[in-house]
Amino acid sequence: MYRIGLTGGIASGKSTVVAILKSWGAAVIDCDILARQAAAPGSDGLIAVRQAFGPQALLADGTMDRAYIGSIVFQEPSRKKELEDILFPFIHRQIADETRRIEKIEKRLFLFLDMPLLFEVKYHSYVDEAWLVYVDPETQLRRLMARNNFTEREALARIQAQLPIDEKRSLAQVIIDNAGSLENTKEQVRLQWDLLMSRIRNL
Ligand SMILES: CC(C)(COP(=O)(O)OP(=O)(O)OC[C@H]1O[C@@H](n2cnc3c(N)ncnc32)[C@H](O)[C@@H]1O)[C@@H](O)C(=O)NCCC(=O)NCCS
Ligand SMILES: Nc1ncnc2c1ncn2[C@@H]1O[C@H](COP(=O)(O)OP(=O)(O)OP(=O)(O)O)[C@@H](O)[C@H]1O
Repeated sequence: MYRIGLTGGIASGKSTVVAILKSWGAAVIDCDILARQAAAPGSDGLIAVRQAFGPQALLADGTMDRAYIGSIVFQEPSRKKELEDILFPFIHRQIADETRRIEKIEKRLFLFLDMPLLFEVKYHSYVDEAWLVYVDPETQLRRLMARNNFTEREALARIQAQLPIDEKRSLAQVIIDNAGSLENTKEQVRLQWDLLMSRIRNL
C-alpha cells in the first residue's frame, strides 16, 4: 500500500485538505485524533499526564485540560518533550495498527497519514512521499489567532514549537499552497490527486 504523509505547520490547513481528500473517498489516519485517544479519560496516557503535570492537568469531568497543558508545553520545550514521551508510544502503535487494518482489511491501495509532526519525528521515512500544506508565515499567524482566539504571543509560541514552515518546504515532494481561496486549494489538491493516481497506477 502506497503511503502519503500529509503535513504542514499549525493552522496551515491540513484539516481543510483532509476534508477534500475524504470527500473523494481517501483513507486518512489523523494523528491529532490518535493523540486525543492517547489521553482519553481513564487511559494510561492520561494517568501518566496527571502524574507528570499534577491535578490541574484534569478538568472536573475527568478529561485532560488541553488549554492548561498547552499553556505549559508550548512555553517550555522540556515539558513538551515530557508530554510527547508519554503519548507518542501509543500514537506510534495506533499508526501501525491502523495502517495494517487499512491495508489488510479495507484492502486500500493508498493511505494518507495526516501528521503535523511528520518531519519533526522523522516519519517521512515511513511514507512514500510527503505533501505539505503551506501558508506563508503571516497568513499562518493570522489564521491561528482567529481560529483559536489566541493572542499573538500564544500563537507564536505554538508556531515556534514546530520546525519552521519554510524548512518543511524543502522536505516535501508536493506542496499545496493554501494561502489563497478554498476553491484555489481544491484545484491544487485535484491536480495532485490526479498525478498521484497515475504514479500509483505505474507502480
Ligand atoms: C498540547 C495539547 C494538549 C494541546 O491541545 P489543543 O487541543 O490545544 O491542540 P490540538 O491537539 O488540537 O493540536 C493542534 C495543533 O497543535 C500542534 N501540536 C500538537 N502537539 C504538538 C507538539 N507536541 N509539538 C508541536 N506542535 C504540536 C499541531 O499542529 C496540531 O495540529 C495537544 O496538542 C497534545 O496533546 N499534544 C501532544 C501530542 C502530539 O504531539 N500530537 C501531535 C500529533 S503527532
Ligand atoms: N484557504 C483558506 N482560506 C481561508 N481560511 C482558511 C483556508 N484554509 C483554512 N482556513 C482556516 O484556517 C484555519 C486553519 O485551518 P485548519 O484547521 O484546516 O488547519 P490545520 O492545519 O488542520 O490546523 P492544526 O494544525 O491546528 O490541526 C481554520 O480556521 C480554517 O477555517
